[in-house]
Amino acid sequence: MNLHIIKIGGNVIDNSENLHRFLKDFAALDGYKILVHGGGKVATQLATTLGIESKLVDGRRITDIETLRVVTMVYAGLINKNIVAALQAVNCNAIGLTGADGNFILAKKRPVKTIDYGFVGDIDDNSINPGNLKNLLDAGFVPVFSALTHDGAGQLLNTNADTIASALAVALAKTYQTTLIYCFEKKGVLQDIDDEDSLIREIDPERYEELKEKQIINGGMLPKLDNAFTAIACGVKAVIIGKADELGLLKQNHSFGTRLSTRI
Ligand SMILES: Nc1ncnc2c1ncn2[C@@H]1O[C@H](COP(=O)(O)OP(=O)(O)OP(=O)(O)O)[C@@H](O)[C@H]1O
Repeated sequence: MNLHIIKIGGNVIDNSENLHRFLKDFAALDGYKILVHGGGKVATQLATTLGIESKLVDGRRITDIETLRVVTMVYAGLINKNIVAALQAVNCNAIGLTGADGNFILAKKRPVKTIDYGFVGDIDDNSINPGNLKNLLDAGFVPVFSALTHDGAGQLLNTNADTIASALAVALAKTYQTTLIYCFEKKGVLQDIDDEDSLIREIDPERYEELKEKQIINGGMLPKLDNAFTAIACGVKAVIIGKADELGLLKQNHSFGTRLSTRI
């Protein structure tokens, strides 16, 4: 059985028209599917309104207890429930979850080294508890995960959504023909970040090294590709990085986004 695990980036969530178009295409995909989302920008906006300063180091949010309250409200509440309601409106039986629900994703609070990230969770090979997740999929539900996990001792943890998506894909690849898709606002990995016509259709590890060296890819794209190559090495059938707006191409069997391959 095919399983699509799709992560949507913050810029997609921010644009209501794009989000709804994406959700319609997501709902139309055949087979089992899981959606993963973050929502950093909305969290920053709410934090500002509440007079809480947002601190980011290398794109990662420092999550003190007040910030954890904000991301819980925004990720697991506002964004997750709006996505679930929008999916229900297009006949997709979505169920909104954090990693704490059903004990699906256990994480460890990141240890303090040079930086104290606060209530940030790291996931490892044993974090995903796939048993009940399979039951949920078999029962016809479409899980929608926000970027929150728990430590098993009562503590919620803010956890990177890209990493959650790849960990879910790896854990479920043993059971399903799993495709992991990172959807964001661009057509995929671009040779020139300002030119949507410069899409790179396929990247193997050798090309990845070259693109890093030439600084053609940087920022958030680097951990995304690291996660993607890990997923492929661990048995995930395919990883695609593409534009949320174009997800419909996949259903029509058209070429979509950048595909990662292990071919050298
Ligand atoms: N060569 C490249 N092609 C496309 N995007 C690139 C490239 N190099 C760097 N990027 C950056 O990577 C970003 C996408 O990754 P990033 O994780 O930051 O965002 P996201 O997937 O929208 O996730 P989130 O909002 O959850 O953090 C793009 O917005 C773009 O600025």
